[in-house]
Amino acid sequence: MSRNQELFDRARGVIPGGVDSPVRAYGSVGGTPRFMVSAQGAYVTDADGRDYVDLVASWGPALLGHSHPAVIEAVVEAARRGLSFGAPTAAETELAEEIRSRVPAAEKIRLVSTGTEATMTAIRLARAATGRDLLVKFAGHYHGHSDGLLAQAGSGLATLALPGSAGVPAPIAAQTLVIGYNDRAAVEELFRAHEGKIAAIITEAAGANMGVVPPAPGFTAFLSDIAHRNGALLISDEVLTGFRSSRSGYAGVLDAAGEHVVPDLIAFGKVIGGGLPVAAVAGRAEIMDLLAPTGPVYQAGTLSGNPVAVAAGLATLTHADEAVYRTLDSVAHTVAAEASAALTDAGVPHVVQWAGTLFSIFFGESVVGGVPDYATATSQDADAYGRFFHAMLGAGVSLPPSAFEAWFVTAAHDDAAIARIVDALPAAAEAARS
Ligand SMILES: Cc1ncc(COP(=O)(O)O)c(C=O)c1O
Ligand SMILES: NCC(=O)CCC(=O)O
Repeated sequence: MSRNQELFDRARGVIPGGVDSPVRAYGSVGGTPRFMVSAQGAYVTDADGRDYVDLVASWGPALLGHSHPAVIEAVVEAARRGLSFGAPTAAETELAEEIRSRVPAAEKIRLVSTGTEATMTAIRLARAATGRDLLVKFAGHYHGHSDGLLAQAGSGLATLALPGSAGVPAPIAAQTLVIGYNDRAAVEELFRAHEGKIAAIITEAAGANMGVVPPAPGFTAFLSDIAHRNGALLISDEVLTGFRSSRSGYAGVLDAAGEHVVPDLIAFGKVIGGGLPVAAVAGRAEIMDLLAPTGPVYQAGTLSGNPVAVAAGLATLTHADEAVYRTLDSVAHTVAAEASAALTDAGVPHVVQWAGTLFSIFFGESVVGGVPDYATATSQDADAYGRFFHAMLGAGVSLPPSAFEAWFVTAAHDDAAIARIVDALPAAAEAARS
C-alpha cells in the first residue's frame, strides 16, 4: 500500500473525510489525495517521495513559487523575534501601506487571518453603513464559509454539487439573494423588488471558484452604478484574484481595460499572506472607521496581524515586482496554449477562460461558446476533466482536483517544469477523450 493511502486511511479515523478542507479530498476526481511533505519552487513532494509540478500553489498564495528564499528568511527572522505579541507591530502598518499603494480603493485596511473573516466583516460593515440587511450574491461565487454566503456557492460546494450548507438558519439564508453572474436584468429586477432594502452586492472581482469566469466588459462598473444609485455598497472579493490577476489584482485588469471601478469594500487573502494565514478587509476610510475601536462594528482576532504571517506576506509582495507578473503571465499563457493545443489535437471540446494571469480550462461541448455563469459551468464535462487530471498526476503534474477551480502557476515555473507539463499533455488529452 502506498504511504499516501496509509496516511489517508489513518486520517479518516480522526479527521472528517481525512482532510481539513473539503477541496483537498479528491471528492469529484476520485482516488487518494497526495499527502505532501515538502514544497520547493514549482514542485511539491508527496509521502511516497514522488514530486509533482504544482498547479495548485496552495490554492493561490504561492505566487513566487514554494519556499521562496526571501520569504523563508523573513519568516525565520520574524519567528526569532517572537511568534505572537497580541499587540500592534510596525510590520502590520507596512503591509497595509503596501496593499494601499497597489490598490488605492483600499484607503484603510484591517488584517484578519482568513478570507472567510474578511468577507464576513465586509458584510457586517456594509449592513452597519447602510442600515439595511439584504445581500446580493452571484451563483458560483465563493466567499468563504460564513453562514450567509454558502448558498449556490462555488469551490468545494460546486465540486461536491451541494446547493448550500446544512446548519444555516433559514432566516439568515433568507438575507442572501442569489442570482446569475453577468446577468444585468436579474440585478435590476432585484433592486426593483427589494427597493431600499439591499445593503450590498458582493462579487468575486472575477469569478474563479467555478472555473475562471470573468465579468463581461462593463458588468462590474454596472454593479457599482446600480448599487450606488440605490444607496447600496459594492463589495469586491479579491481574495483569490488579489495581487495575482495583476500587480493590483483584478481591479488592475479592469483599469487596464479602461473600466475604472472603485468598490466600497474589498476582501483580500491568499497572496497577502504568502502561504501563512493573512487576509484583510479594506475600503473607504469612512466605512472602515466604523470598525471597533473607532466605530460600533465589532471585529477582532487573537492572531490577527500575526507577526510571522505578516512577514511572509510582506516579503511576498515586496518581491512580486513587474518582472514576477511578466513571468506569471508568460507561464500561464504557455501552459494554457499547450494544453489547449493538445486537447484540440485529441478532439476534446474545451474553452480556456482568463482573469488576468489566472486561467482555467472547461471541458465539453456545452462550454465551447464560453462560460458566462454558473449554469453553464455546471454543464461542463467534469468526468473528462477527472480523467485528464489523473493522467497528468500520473505523469508528475498536480492540477487542482476539481473542474471548478482555477489553475495556479507560480513565478518559479521554469523551462524544466513547463517541459514536464507539455510532455504530459498529449496522453492526458487522449485520456480526457476516451
Ligand atoms: C474569492 C474567495 N473568497 C473567499 C475565500 C475564503 O478564503 P479562506 O479560505 O481563506 O477563508 C476564498 C478561498 O478560499 C476565495 O477564493
Ligand atoms: N478556490 C477554492 C479555494 O481557494 C478554497 C480552498 C479551500 O477551501 O481549501
